[in-house]
Amino acid sequence: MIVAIDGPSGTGKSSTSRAVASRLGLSYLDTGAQYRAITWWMLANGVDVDDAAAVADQAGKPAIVSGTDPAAPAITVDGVDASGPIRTQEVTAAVSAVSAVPEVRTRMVEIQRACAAAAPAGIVVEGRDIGTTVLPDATVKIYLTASAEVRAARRSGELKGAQSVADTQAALVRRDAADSGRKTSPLAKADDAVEVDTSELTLDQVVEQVVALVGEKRAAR
Ligand SMILES: Nc1ncnc2c1ncn2[C@@H]1O[C@H](COP(=O)(O)OP(=O)(O)OP(=O)(O)O)[C@@H](O)[C@H]1O
Ligand SMILES: Nc1ccn([C@H]2C[C@H](O)[C@@H](COP(=O)(O)O)O2)c(=O)n1
Repeated sequence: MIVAIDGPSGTGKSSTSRAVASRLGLSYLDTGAQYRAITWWMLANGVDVDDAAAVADQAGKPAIVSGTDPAAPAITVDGVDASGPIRTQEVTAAVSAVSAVPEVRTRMVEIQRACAAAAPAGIVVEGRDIGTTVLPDATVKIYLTASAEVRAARRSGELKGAQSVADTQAALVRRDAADSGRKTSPLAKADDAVEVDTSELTLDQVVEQVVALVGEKRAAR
């Protein structure tokens, strides 16, 4: 059972994926955390993240390991816990440039497919290109959306006023444009993905919809 959950920033991919994985006894993989981890490593090692050739040259160096327990998502870089540092504004501002580099994507996709293959009961994998590129044969594909206003309000709640809602919204929209506009496996809905607009739904309602879709697929097999 492979569940692919894609969509723009702040649509609820992580919250939904973790809850669905917990409910169904599946593993969970946050691929955005992996792109953040390699970005953090590039910044920490003085690599110019706007120089695609320099990023490509270093892409094979960091060892990135993701935990797949939905109750305790974990990520290490060269054996160091990176779960805090990958969430800084500095990393968020640089991650789209690093993740657009084809050599970075090749490396991450390899790690992601290995995680999925190793999951004992199946896995929920969230990202931007899971249904289109990483796991095109996923059993269930979901594409989450929500209005930019709703996403910015949700994110601002998390940031506790560190950034205005307008600035948060502008940053989300900028990141989505970069992620959708890159050449290599851009953010996109797979043709066979089910689109769920979460703007007017609670997290529980979204989780129920995804669990129901998985149940339908299981019953049909
Ligand atoms: N349906 C929902 N209703 C209300 N709030 C939600 C809903 N889904 C998620 N949230 C909240 O919105 C915020 C963003 O959710 P989450 O981190 O899951 O999104 P994401 O798509 O994984 O974001 P990113 O792509 O930036 O990692 C969180 O604070 C989360 O609690
Ligand atoms: N499959 C993926 C997952 C993520 N990215 C890039 C693009 C995002 O802006 C960034 C951070 O992801 P988030 O933590 O916000 O989910 O990582 C990607 O290119 N492909």
